Amino acid sequence: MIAIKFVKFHGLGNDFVIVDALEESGLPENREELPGLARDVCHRRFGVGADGLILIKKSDKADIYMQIINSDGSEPEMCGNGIRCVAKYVYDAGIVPRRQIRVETLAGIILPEIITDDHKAAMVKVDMGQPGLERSDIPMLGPAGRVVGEPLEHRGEIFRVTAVSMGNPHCVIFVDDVQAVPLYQLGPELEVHPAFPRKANIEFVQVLNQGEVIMRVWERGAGYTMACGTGACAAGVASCLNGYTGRKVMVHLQAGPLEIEWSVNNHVYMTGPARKVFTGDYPLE
Ligand SMILES: N[C@H](CCC[C@H](N)C(=O)O)C(=O)O
Repeated sequence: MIAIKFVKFHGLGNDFVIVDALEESGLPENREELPGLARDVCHRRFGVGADGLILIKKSDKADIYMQIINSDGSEPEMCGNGIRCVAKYVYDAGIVPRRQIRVETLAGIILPEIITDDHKAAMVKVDMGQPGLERSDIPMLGPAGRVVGEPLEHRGEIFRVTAVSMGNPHCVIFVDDVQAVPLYQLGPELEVHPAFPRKANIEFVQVLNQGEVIMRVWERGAGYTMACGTGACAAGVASCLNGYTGRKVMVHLQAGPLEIEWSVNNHVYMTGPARKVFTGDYPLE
């Protein structure tokens, strides 16, 4: 029986099955089979259970290539919580013998750095690159320019949205009380709003003060998750763009905060935890 060795990680409860595909891993040769494998592995009852499947592969441009597949089988450009977990994995495994790691992704070369580390958990700071703020960057339909507090009509209701790309599309909506948002109704509806030709991650954000916000998220291709790293970056950038906070924002999620800084060099830095949970073998029929 062929089995795939995996390591289970999470970043503030956003959890991933990570497969080291640098050597023989039992993964299907045919890339077309990966979406189905991701759906099976990520299934909370019939599989291991995760928000996404992450494959670590060879890169000729960086230390490694990170391929992320959402639990619905779709392949996004980037994953912030996931890249912190990948950094910890490759550092612990000695695959990359230094704390500054270069990771090739569909969103470009992303730079995580291990800040502190013990055998189960690490704090990782990631240079997430520059945010995309033009409609064409998101992508989002409508006239050229930025989307900052713009009206978006949905079922007769007008939402004021701010759109940010972190390689993947984010739609940030500021609310008075995140707990009062009907996330399981609005999330899936706005995820597939026609204004977003490649769908969107939907973040609801409540501003606490000039340096802190609370975020709840409905992720494209994964649905409700406890945290979203690229989403927290988008929330930090959007909070600053709207004048609600400065450039440094503590984004509070259910299991803890992510520190976001949209630096004056236009790069977004995200600092947060990566925790190893267990290892296992996933049998292929
Ligand atoms: N669902 C996201 C990818 C995972 C992002 C999230 N888990 C993160 O930590 O950034 C998308 O389709 O764009």
